[in-house]
Amino acid sequence: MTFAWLKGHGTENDFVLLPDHDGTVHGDLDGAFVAALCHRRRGIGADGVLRVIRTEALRRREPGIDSAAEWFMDYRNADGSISEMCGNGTRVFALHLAQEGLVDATRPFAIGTRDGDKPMSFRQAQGAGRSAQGAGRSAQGAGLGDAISVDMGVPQVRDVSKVTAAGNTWEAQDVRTGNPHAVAFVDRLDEVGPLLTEPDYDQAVYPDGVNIEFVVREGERHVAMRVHERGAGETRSCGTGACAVAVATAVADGAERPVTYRVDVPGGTLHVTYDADDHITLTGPAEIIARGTMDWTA
Ligand SMILES: N[C@@H](CCC[C@H](N)C(=O)O)C(=O)O
Repeated sequence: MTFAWLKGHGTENDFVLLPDHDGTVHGDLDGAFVAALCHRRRGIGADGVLRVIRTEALRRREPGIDSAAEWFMDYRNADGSISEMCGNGTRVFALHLAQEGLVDATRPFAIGTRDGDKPMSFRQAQGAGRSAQGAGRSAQGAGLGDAISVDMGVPQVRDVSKVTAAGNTWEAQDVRTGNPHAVAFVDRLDEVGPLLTEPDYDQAVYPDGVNIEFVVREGERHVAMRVHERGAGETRSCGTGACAVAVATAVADGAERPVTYRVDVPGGTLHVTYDADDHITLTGPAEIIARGTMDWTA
């Protein structure tokens, strides 16, 4: 099989994009194939795969798909598992659609996901929100990737459970931002160790696994985090995770809304606004860095 691919990232949360507009190239998108593509030494290497497919084409394979959007982000983790949602993935996906002329970036549009349709918008870079990699991007896409926002919908704030890493145990706030998160406030980000293995968590609370964020406060409305992602291990960024962190911090602060938090991740900076109407908006840069074709023999 020969197929086209692209590589992109949002604050270094990196993805292989697989254009498969009518769903005829990758069929059911086999998990072992996804894991092989994402392998850092034997494959292209990525935290996940974004299949670019028309919603009506995916619905022929998955009749339960509920979306009014033209384009659907069929997201897979690096281990081949499906997740409902990927915040950074939506921003990379939107940039790809705009760069390829598949959407009109000057008009509102939404991307279909397994967590519902996500409205996207392209913004002017906002000083503090712009990471170092933003500077070189205007040559490629007239600054289109400098600051891409996604309305992530309404988070659910649940109970507190415990997570354990490097021999330490912390309380962790359960926040659902389309997918499950456990947010633990720590004194220093290095006290959680290298996160080579998944931290322990309460499997009764998270029967389908969990993304775990460790957070420190950096200043007023400013935090920094590390994340161990379900299905991918420690990554350089996580958009749904940054949103969960901002929500948990706003709850801990008793913050009046709307409130915006700057969330530093190892791969850059994201901004998350928690609005008075309960919606959260994630903003940050995205970039498409490579493309090619691959001959694949199973
Ligand atoms: N990196 C993503 C989240 C990807 C899915 C996650 N690993 C899960 O299994 O829920 C993001 O930017 O949100």
